[in-house]
Amino acid sequence: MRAPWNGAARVLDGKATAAALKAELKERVAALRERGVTPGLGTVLVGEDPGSVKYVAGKHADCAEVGILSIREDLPATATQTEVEAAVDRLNADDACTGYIVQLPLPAGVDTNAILERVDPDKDADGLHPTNLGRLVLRASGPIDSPLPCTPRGCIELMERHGIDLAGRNVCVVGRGVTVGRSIGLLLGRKDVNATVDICHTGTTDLAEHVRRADVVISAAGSPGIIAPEMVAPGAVVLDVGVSRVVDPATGKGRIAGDVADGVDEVASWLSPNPGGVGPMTRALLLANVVEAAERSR
Ligand SMILES: Nc1nc2c(c(=O)[nH]1)N[C@@H](CN(C=O)c1ccc(C(=O)N[C@@H](CCC(=O)O)C(=O)O)cc1)CN2
Repeated sequence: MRAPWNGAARVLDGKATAAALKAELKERVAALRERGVTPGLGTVLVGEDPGSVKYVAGKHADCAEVGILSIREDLPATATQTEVEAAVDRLNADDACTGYIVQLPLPAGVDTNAILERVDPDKDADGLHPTNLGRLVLRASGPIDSPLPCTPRGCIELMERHGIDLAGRNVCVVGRGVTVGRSIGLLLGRKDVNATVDICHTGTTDLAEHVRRADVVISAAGSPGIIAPEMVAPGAVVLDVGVSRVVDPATGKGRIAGDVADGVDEVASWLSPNPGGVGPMTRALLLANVVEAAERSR
């Protein structure tokens, strides 16, 4: 069951969609501030990984745009487990911080799961705390009064705001990372979305066969070019979430590469650009988590 298709894919414009969502959130923040509630987003950034530094900077730029306070905990790459835990404890205790994220990936040697579980679930702006993910496991329908994983929610919001109905659709997710692949099925399988989800990963024997069956492909593998045109069913919707840093042989310079290979735009009915697709939605839905938590608290 696919939308009528006549060649070139339409663009799932994440920049414009995120801008519209941020404009809505700016009004909601102003209303909160009028009632004496000032949302504050904290970030824990460990090390100087260029992508992480850029993403955290973007998150704080977004906060300034909508009126959310920024609180930063920046630690050196040499930070010990104890030092990272102490940063988490400071944000847990800081009343000005109404929600925060620990920027991933953390350096090797830091126990990521222990850090994520140390976050106060009521301040979990990423929606990745086991308590909040567990609430999604328990509830397949009805209102959700806890934060949702930003990128999965951003993928769904991006498609729905472009008029794509996911009910009854076969969705193939590529990648099993904590920020997308391991949690997106909890949202897609909810009764208010009603998609059927196939999670593929490095252990999948015939990835092309899984992708070819899908009406919607969401690739968050972090594997440049893993989604080739011949794998995609004509008229399918494709979201390119993967971000890999590669060195361009022609220039010797580093650049971001997505999971979707050239040519998929000639097969798909919709395609999210990368950059300019799911990334800005991830940031916008992070802000939504912070605002919604503040609205629940008032
Ligand atoms: N704690 C978390 N860490 C990470 C997450 C997450 O959801 N929570 N997701 C990814 C990276 N990510 C969020 O931090 C992220 C990826 C991309 C973008 C983005 O805005 N991309 C822009 C381009 C940015 C640029 O290169 O200038 C785009 O696609 O247009 C934001 C956030 C891993 N870590």
